Amino acid sequence: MDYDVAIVGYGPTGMALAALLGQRGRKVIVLERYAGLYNLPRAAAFDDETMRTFQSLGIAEAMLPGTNIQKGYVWVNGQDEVLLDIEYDNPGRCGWPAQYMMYQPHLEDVMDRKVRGLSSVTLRQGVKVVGITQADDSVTLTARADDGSESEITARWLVGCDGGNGYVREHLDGALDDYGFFENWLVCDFEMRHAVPGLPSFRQVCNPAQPISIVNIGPKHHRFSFRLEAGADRDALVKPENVWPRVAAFFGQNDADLIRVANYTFRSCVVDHWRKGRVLLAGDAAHQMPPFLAQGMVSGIRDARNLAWKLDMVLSGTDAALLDTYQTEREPHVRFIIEKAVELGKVQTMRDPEAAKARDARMIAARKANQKPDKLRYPALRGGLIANDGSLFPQGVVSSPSRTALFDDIAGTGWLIVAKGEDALAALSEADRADWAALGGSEAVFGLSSMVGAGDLWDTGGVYTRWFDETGAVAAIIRPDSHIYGTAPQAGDLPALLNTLLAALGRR
Ligand SMILES: O=C(O)/C=C/c1cccc(O)c1
Repeated sequence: MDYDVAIVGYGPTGMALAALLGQRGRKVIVLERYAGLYNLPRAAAFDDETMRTFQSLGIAEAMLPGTNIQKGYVWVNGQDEVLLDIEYDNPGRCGWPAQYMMYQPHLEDVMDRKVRGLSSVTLRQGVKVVGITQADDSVTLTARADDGSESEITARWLVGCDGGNGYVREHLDGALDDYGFFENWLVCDFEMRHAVPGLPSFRQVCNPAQPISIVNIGPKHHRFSFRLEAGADRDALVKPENVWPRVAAFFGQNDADLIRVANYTFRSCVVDHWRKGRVLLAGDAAHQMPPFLAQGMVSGIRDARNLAWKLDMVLSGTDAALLDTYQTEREPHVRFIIEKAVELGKVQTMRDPEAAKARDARMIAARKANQKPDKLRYPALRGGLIANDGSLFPQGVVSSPSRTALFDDIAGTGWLIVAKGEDALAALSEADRADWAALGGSEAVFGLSSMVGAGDLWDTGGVYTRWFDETGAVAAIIRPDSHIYGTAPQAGDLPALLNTLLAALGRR
């Protein structure tokens, strides 16, 4: 066997998966058909959950020079009246600002450096996968190099992160559930020569005559996207001389360089099966969504985070059925986001002037009445390897005897029991503790309501006092991807919760 895992595709999903597996010491090969990194922006933003994944890889700080914190989310109408103005949380649930606007080549550079620094990961760029055959205990890929030479690579598992038109999705031959939301947009990216006064960092211009999205994409770049009519002359529209007049109200050629113009069709679809035998799909290979919530890239990184520890456990001997929990957990989450993004996109890009007028009147009246829109919360994971919770365990600032830092940096990101005082662990037997240790589990014990039996962790930022109060739990089991497997309302409930987990993992 050459490798534990072969990854096809070296975009953000493939990079994240390679880094997460490589960090666990897994022998990984990544095959990418392009010879170098793409080097042009595609995604515009990422969220605090993604930053937490970068934190687990030790690359969160390195991302910052390519980002700007996004303070809010704003819609205006054709008359520049504000329809919607939402402030993003800072910090968000994962301990970082809720949204970062980013320059994707910077993000990919940082991830690429991380991957190249991992001795168990091999990266082969400029090779195309042209064959996949599965056996009972392995999968063999045929890779064709630029010079036409072919080689065979054998791995225990293969993950296709090669996008919506990639070879691996085609090989799996799944049916596509298409939401039927196709839109054509002209996406224009600029490198700014200097700061331009009055240039909004973020605006969705809901003008029925011409919907526009204005998005800062990192410290030196800006994106303008224009919704196109069905019969638009695409060849003419992408010509720079036709792009500049579109942004003339904001800046001109002395202020910025046009670095990319793409005619892009937003798609919204989900593949029906994400695993066939030893082959899995992740990122755009499994699902595609329009950009209205900026969740496309981050959904792929969520896939990688969900899959990495499961592959790691299966490679260590856990039953491969664990990998079926991947789609069970991720698909409803992704569908929720796709459906929200489509719904939002339809309202934002209304073309009927009368319907748009009614929308504006409704939204302006709501603002005047001080009715704030509900903050969008993504759903907890359900089914799969979840007992009774599935939401993301929050991250805040905590203190140990030796330092004050974000929770994951102190408690780690393996299997974890979080407890409100030592008493919450009192019902665990010696056998429970031994089986938990054999799983690689550890404990984080707070002293919140009592100093008697307090652990060595203090809730410096106040996040966990609130969390224990709100959930009514005294303990919780947290998975390696920071999702809550389950909570125990009483100390006496913890052994049963642990038993359910260990049984599900075939350890009891
Ligand atoms: O490109 C778009 O249309 C939207 C991007 C977007 C949406 C929400 C938050 C962001 O930071 C970017």
